Amino acid sequence: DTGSAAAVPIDPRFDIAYVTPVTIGTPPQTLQLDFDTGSSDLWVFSSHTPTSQIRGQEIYTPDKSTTSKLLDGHTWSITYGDGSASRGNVYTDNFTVGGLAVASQAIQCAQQVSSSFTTEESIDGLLGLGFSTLNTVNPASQLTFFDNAKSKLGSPVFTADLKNKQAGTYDFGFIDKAKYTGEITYVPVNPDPGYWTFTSSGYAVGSGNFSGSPITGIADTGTSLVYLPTAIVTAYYRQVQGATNSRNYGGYVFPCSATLPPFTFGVGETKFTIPASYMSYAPVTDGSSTCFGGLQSSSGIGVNIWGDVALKAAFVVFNGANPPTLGWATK
Ligand SMILES: CC[C@H](C)[C@H](NC(=O)[C@H](C)NC(=O)[C@@H](CCSC)NC[C@@H](N)Cc1ccccc1)C(=O)O
Repeated sequence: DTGSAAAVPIDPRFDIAYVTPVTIGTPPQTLQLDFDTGSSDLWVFSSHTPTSQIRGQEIYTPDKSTTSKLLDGHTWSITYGDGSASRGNVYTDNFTVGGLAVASQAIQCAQQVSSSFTTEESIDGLLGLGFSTLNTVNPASQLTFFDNAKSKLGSPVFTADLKNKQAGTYDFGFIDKAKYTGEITYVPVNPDPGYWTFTSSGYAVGSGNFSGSPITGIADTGTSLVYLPTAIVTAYYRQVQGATNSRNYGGYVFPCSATLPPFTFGVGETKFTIPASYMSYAPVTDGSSTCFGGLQSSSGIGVNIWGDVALKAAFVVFNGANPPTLGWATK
């Protein structure tokens, strides 16, 4: 089997996050989920979520599904790097993504979500595509959709073709040659503790020389920006007129009219260039002429993160074989 579904930016102006339609239950209930390779819980806004915490999101109602089953006594609770969090109970039900079906997928129903999820009305939940070891369900952790689907897939892979300010695609079970150019460069993945962790071969700022120092980090479709070591980030913003590291906004900002250099990162022998236009993320507040950078320091996180700003510049193969690898191609 295979599956293919759109990854749609939740805001037409800035690529904050992407959502993908999924169906849950019988008859099918359609929700838009944020596919997130940086976590491994599949959780949804639901009939168990307090209405005071719902603002326009679609919800999953297990009682309306003839195939839903309560996973008795199981609970979950997750926290994310940006401080957001959610928790709740667990059902299993039929689940499909782009025509690919899993019969009894663990669906984590939110009984509590933090405010940033409530205010993000375009995201009805998250679909974790990290390794199942990261799943937070207690007393028995649950498998991700990808792990449940793997045995049905021609090839144990999924690919991310995220795009700048337009819809891209997540494919499951096959690699679409029409989506990339040249060869795919595969690099090793360390699946411990559960992220798609790989090592980049270095970076360059604009037309500057390539610095071949290895950078270990995670490929995270659920994070908007790129977070790298401070030395790299300061080298980048030294090339941006008027850039400052703002305590007020929590990162590097600059005049939206500034000329930005592109940013190049290496994977093996291949080099990927993030265009300058991707390096300006969004105005700090609506209508402001001060913009927040797409590249920020990872010093506060402790992990380097290759988020959407970088992933949009490539076609990425998440190879779930044993051992797992990450494939990167230009497009
Ligand atoms: C503070 C929490 C730390 C980061 C850690 N949690 C994690 O690593 C979780 C699984 N992953 C995440 O917090 C990050 C990766 C952080 S690298 C340590 N990825 C998922 C995140 N972007 C999902 C998201 C999407 C939209 C809105 C908000 C959040 C933990 O539980 O210990």
